[in-house]
Amino acid sequence: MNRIISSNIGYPRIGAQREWKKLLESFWAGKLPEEQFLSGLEGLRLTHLKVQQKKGIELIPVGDFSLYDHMLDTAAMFGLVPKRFAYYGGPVPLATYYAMARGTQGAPACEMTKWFNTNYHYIVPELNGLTPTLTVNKPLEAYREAKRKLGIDGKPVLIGPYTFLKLSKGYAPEQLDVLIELFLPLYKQILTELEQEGAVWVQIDEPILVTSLSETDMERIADIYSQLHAAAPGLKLMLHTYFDSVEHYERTVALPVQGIGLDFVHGAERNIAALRTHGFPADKALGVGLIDGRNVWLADLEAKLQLLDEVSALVPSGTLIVQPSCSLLHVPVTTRTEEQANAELLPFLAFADEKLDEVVLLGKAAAGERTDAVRSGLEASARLVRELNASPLRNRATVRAATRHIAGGPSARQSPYSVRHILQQNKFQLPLLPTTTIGSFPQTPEVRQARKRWRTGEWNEAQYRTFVQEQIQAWINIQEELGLDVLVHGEFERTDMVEFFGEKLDGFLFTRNGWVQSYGSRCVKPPVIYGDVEFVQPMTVEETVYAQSLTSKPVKGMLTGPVTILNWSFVRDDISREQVAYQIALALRQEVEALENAGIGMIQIDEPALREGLPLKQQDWQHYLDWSVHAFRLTSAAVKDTTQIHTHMCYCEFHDIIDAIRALDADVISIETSRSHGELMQSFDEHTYDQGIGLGVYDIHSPRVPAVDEMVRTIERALSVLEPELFWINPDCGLKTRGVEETVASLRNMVAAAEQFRACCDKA
Ligand SMILES: Nc1nc2c(c(=O)[nH]1)N[C@@H](CNc1ccc(C(=O)N[C@@H](CCC(=O)N[C@@H](CCC(=O)N[C@@H](CCC(=O)O)C(=O)O)C(=O)O)C(=O)O)cc1)CN2
Ligand code: MET
Ligand SMILES: [Zn+2]
Repeated sequence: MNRIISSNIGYPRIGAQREWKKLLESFWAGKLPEEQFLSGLEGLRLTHLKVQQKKGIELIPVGDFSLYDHMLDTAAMFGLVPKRFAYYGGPVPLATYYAMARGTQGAPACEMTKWFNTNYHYIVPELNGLTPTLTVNKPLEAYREAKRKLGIDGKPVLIGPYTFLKLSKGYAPEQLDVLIELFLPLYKQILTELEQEGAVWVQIDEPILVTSLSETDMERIADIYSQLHAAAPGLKLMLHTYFDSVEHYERTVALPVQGIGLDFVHGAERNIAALRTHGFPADKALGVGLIDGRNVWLADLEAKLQLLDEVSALVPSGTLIVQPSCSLLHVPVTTRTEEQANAELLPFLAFADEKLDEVVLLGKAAAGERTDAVRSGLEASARLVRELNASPLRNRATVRAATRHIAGGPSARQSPYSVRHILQQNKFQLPLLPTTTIGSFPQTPEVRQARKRWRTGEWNEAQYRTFVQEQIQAWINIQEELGLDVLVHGEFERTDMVEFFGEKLDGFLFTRNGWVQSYGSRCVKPPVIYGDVEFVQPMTVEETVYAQSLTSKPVKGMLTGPVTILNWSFVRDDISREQVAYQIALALRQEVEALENAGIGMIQIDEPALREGLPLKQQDWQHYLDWSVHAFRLTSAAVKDTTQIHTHMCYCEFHDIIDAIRALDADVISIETSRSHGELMQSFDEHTYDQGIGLGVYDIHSPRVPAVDEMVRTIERALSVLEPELFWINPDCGLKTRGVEETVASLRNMVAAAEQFRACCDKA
């Protein structure tokens, strides 16, 4: 008989009412003194621990809370502060920590990128020859706090050295071994101090183990862990993996640690197959990630228990730790606040708190407990999941037939890009290096308040519409005055680029309070795709046509692409993601047609999440890229040659998917180049990319106003690689998070930078 323990891997930090976000933003705005800010955060942190304690979770993670981001915390703990932030050792001051995250007028922020295949963004550590030191033992502090204040013997959490180094930048691959030697003593010290303090389990996250690693990588990892184990032999090290199956199962489970955490939801088949083939070492605990930490559906606990029994039979006498598949950072906090909004679907949903209840119930059931509560909990979950899958909303014959029809049909533009390019240039007569923006303009408190008034009934539909039109008008004027070449309406009517479409399409449900952290204090409320997706009526035509009526310059229509809507929603898991993507593509294709019929000549279809959906293992890439490119083309390809299709991607590594980017066959793609300083232009060069490229010449995630010179340098770098005729000039993403003044000032500088270039190109 196995010993069963219930555990959690990480708890959302934002708070059930986004208290965390509000504290951070008031502090940044200077409205909250530091002391109150820190005590507010402490209150929240302890509340979260108490919730887990009360639910009966045995291994409660500590140290997963953050002041911004867990990668940034780790970098700060090691004193890895880039030179530009003027740091001289010791614990990193709060102001420096936030300067790294957000930038200051004098020092641009650190780069930010996607955490594996999630919509969570971390701050990329910059090593650049810095020597790491242990400025503070953060897991130890967290452990002490939980013990002293709540009597919780917590499980300190830290990011493992290999994942940390692999996700950092500012070093050459051949320096990795030297770096490991620099970091190992620090990790050893952290662990030794935890051991002395009396910690039992320590969770070391190494999600890098689910990506495609080489033999050399595995040798390094084996060496790292034998050293860490030797440094603190009394600690139980729980090496955690998540988001997919481990790539080198045998070598991973042989590592000298006391526990291995595997994902039994994402990559479950491969992990189970490996377990079946190779068994599991008798001297280790197995962390069984059974409850989906990436989605919001209630689990079928009978089925989960069956899987656990199967696993149990393969791990005859060890300890099984029942837990979510990954940190619950990626799901909202609780469904309790949804009671009024979603009565019908509520029984089928489980957010973080409800998932922890599932973990505890499953743990009890696995330990053989069969009280009435356990029995009815198991039965009810299985029954509800069956009920949901059978619901008519999930099975609309018309949608299924239309999707089949269109997905099998043609998805190519009428003419190749070379032909379209000439036709479009004749039509639009744009200057060299045309300037534009990515779509959204500042969502000011005024805009958000207006929407709130309308939602709560204080304003009627007409009042809200008038308000949105006034915003559009004001910003068309601003754009004309700035001298931008292609204008946008500004997206004032949208809460979020995905949620907005979700609300207008059939098959989606939206939550009232289902917030998830995206980066820093910024949160998203992913819609829930519960049924077959269907177009109802035009979603963007009215605002776009209105904007176009106010100007003689082209106004670019603005849609979110099918793959991004898919990747940024919580998606039903009873049919394939590919099928859902085609359903969304079919619906959006009708929107594209509606825009074109209404006389809109440029349409941008954003796909910022295409890259993040890329599977973590190379062997799975092609299939994903094939269907996601197909979905994009189903959406975009039916237009006339003279209609210009734009797309936009941000904050990701493009190198891996450059062929897919080309295969999208968009006329213009705008990409981020500011925080990564043009590194990625190289990829475009190597692949002789010859379609339009919008250069994201400044970082919109930072409040600082970039100087003309800075942007000129970014443009120069790109132009040294590819022909000037290919380029457009734009910010690296939408401007919704920015203030009005800084936006206007930045855009003015951007237009000036483009003009400076045009003048010198004309001379040449
Ligand atoms: N889904 C998604 N993922 C994405 C992006 C994106 O745009 N969307 N962009 C990239 C970067 N991520 C981002 C994520 C969030 C935000 C962002 O601005 N989020 C807003 C929330 C947006 C929103 O839904 N706002 C609601 C307002 C919700 C609200 O707080 N309302 C107040 C009232 C209004 C107020 O006082 O502010 C209330 O209910 O009390 C609206 O506009 O209507 C925030 O955290 O502040 C920006 C970028 C990558 N991933
Ligand atoms: N059109 C969108 C915007 O400007 C694109 C954002 S990509 C995260 O906000
Ligand atoms: Zn973007």
